[in-house]
Amino acid sequence: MADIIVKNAYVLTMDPDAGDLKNGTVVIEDGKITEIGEKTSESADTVIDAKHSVVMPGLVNTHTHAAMTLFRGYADDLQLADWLEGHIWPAEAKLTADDVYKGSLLACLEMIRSGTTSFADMYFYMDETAKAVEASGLRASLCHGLIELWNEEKGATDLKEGKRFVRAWQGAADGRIKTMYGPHAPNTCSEEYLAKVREEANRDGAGIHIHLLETEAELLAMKERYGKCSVHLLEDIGFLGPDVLAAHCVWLSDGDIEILGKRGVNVSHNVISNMKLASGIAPVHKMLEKGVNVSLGTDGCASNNNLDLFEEMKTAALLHKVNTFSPTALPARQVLQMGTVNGAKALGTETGMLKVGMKADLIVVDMKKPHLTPCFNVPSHLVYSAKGSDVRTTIVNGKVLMDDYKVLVLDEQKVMEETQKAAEELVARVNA
Ligand SMILES: CSC[C@H]1O[C@@H](n2cnc3c(O)ncnc32)[C@H](O)[C@@H]1O
Ligand SMILES: [Zn+2]
Repeated sequence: MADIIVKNAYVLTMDPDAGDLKNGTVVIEDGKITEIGEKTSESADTVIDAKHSVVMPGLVNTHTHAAMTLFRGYADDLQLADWLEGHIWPAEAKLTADDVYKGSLLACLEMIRSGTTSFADMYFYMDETAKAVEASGLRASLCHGLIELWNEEKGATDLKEGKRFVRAWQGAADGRIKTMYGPHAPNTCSEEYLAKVREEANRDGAGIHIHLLETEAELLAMKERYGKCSVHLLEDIGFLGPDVLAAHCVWLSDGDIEILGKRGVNVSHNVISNMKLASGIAPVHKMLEKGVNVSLGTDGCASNNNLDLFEEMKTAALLHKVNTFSPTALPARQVLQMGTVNGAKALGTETGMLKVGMKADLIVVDMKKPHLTPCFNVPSHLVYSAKGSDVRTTIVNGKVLMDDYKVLVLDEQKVMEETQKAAEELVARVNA
């Protein structure tokens, strides 16, 4: 007997070797997909009737700072340097571990509701984010953020904590948690420090998550300091590889794109954050042309201001069409691939596709809505018309986290009330 059967669904597999099923069934056992077909002879403990719905792989958010839900709407309409150094960092200096737990739990709740089944996160007090992931049932790749700022003592303390975190949580929560190293950016960490982080990551077999060429200011600062841009610096110290997840990558030259492609670096495109902070437009079409694995991220809620990857997919598709004057740029299926398959590749998880043997991370999207009627083309609807709030069921590792719009794993009211209170108290401490 299987654990879960999802039946009567449009099955969007995202598997390049298999097509979609207009009316199909997905069978789940022991956390994995065991069968996909038109019908099944299996029976199951839980049967989900997905009539008028699409079942698809869960979305993968490859760059966020979950606890920053606490700063949703806190410092809007500012340039990155002013936003970060003038507002966010002073507020983060007053954060407590408990704040990070509450902010992260709220983020998990928002992600479950909007169809994200795994995410990559870099922040402080990461034990708390890991505990929130454990409690919520989501999957995540987590790292403690390392901001050396040319202060040797701070760098060493951060790296020690980063290493402790990597070793403490690798494979935790039934394998749903992976750990990485998280040097903040090439303009906030020295060349020597970045080389040291690379060494430690090699020693632990862990990947590296870093912000990379997000702003023109970073590019200019790097050229002035080193006479070369961030990508060339990282290439020269042997930092780049397929275990690197680079967020943003807005200010890339064609030569940088060649290097990222050659080294198999994974790029998280955070289109809404880049637009809101006016950082620029990442050359996504060029990266895809050169075979770079580009996925999607929201960044934190202080620069987005939500964690809805459906919004991210639509915005990415639209921005790159207008930017290239080509309505055929980033078509719906390619954007869906960035949100699922490419994200899973970036995090190194056996997810992102509905395929027998893959981990059962999937979502059911309700298509019986006014804004989704009529429906001629399911992938187009998912990218251009659907919203995170159309997700009715979320399953991770074969466990139902939300069933027909009811979140089963968290007390939703309590999470919202407690985070609201924590955020108010935090802001009061900042303003005191
Ligand atoms: C080292 S922990 C993460 C650190 O990064 C800050 N942050 C959030 N969003 C961005 C962004 O878009 N660019 C650079 N840094 C960002 C966050 O506030 C933490 O301090
Ligand atoms: Zn970020």
